[in-house]
Amino acid sequence: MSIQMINSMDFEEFIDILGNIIENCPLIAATIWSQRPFKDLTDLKKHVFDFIEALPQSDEETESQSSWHRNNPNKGKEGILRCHPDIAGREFEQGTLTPQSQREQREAGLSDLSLEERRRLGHLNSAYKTRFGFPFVIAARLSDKATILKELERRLKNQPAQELSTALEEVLKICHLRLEDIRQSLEDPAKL
Ligand SMILES: NC(=O)N[C@H]1NC(=O)NC1=O
Repeated sequence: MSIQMINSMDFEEFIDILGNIIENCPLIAATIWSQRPFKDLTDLKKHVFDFIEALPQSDEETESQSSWHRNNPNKGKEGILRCHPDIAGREFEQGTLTPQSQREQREAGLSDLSLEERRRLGHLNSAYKTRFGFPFVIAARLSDKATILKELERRLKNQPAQELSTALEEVLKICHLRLEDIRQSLEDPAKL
């Protein structure tokens, strides 16, 4: 059973396998490691969700708390979103994303953008970042390039508080899919 394998992992192995269940936020896996044993994957996910839920909305809110927070500008719910790469951004084109992210964006068909789609996505991505202060995040594997463009256009009109919560829901969907992959690879190592 994968949950028993996960519960018995030492810290290094846990980070090696689960460190990127939230994109570029190994701190979250590092924190929940000490909360083992997990009953099952749903329980593990709950620890991840509770960690994110307990964060303040933005970095700024933590300013008065401690110098540690001041020196770690990616803290806060918005900080989690800022750890995500742009959809179909330069890093994706250069193949320098995390393996999970590269695969998710490829599977959504983002390697096959026309010049016009690339231009539109670039324009909408920067408008979104200017409006909300973090990049547009969507669970790419549950989508395709046409839907991603439509969603980006639609969500750009959201109010900031509503958009923060929509974007975090997408982060949790990505986490769920990544954990499913890990479960499958632990049960069938050939899939690793
Ligand atoms: N910006 C953004 O949505 N990035 C991502 N989405 C996804 O499914 N994987 C990602 O890295």
